[in-house]
Amino acid sequence: MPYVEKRMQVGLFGGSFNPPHAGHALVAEIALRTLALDQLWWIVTPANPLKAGRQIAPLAERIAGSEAMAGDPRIKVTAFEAAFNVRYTADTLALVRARNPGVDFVWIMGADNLADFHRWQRWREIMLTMPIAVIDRPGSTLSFVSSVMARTFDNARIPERDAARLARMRPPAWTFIHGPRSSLSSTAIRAAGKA
Ligand SMILES: Nc1ncnc2c1ncn2[C@@H]1O[C@H](COP(=O)(O)OP(=O)(O)OP(=O)(O)O)[C@@H](O)[C@H]1O
Ligand SMILES: O=C(O)c1ccc[n+]([C@@H]2O[C@H](COP(=O)([O-])O)[C@@H](O)[C@H]2O)c1
Repeated sequence: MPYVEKRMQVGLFGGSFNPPHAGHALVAEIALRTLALDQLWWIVTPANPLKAGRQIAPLAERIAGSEAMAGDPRIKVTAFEAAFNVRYTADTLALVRARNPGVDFVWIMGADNLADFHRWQRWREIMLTMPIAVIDRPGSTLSFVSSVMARTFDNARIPERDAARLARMRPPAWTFIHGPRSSLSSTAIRAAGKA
């Protein structure tokens, strides 16, 4: 796990990164700026529990690709979930919180994950553990009104203009961040590689 100091604002950006692409780098850049982060942990997951059974490149390859893609010294590429043998984000967040008291974390994900979020293991617990920033993504813009999470936690949604304070807010708290969008996806890159 990367080194952090108390009172830092740290974003947690988990993903399969199979492979990483410029859309991920854009999300990281938007998050660093709008959430006023001191660090962003780019967490390469062993495997998304909802994508079980799919072919995935080796972790070392996805880490190396992520390091090449992450162009800001505040971005720390890590794959600690594998070392700690955690698979579910609820467990990842509990672990991170327990090992880093006094640090303000925020979970970062693209809008496509907001649409599916209610299918994640113990998703309500995640909402009560850490603030969440959802970054707009082509095709999923309306998930901020239509998703189960957005409807269930409508009262916990804060205005985008307050995003810089999100990491210090008491959960549940989340926001939807608009900005420059990228239509890149790992699926499209994998498909192009096979063509
Ligand atoms: N173009 C994008 N715009 C906004 N968020 C993105 C974009 N691409 C990926 N993300 C977000 O980055 C995180 C990691 O995504 P992931 O590694 O699954 O990439 P992906 O392109 O969605 O992959 P796949 O096509 O294999 O599902 C997720 O939170 C996802 O929502
Ligand atoms: O915990 C879960 O049930 C869960 C279900 C789906 C996705 N996640 C996490 O969400 C992050 C984004 O996954 P992905 O595949 O969209 O890049 C990554 O850290 C996954 O481990 C977690």
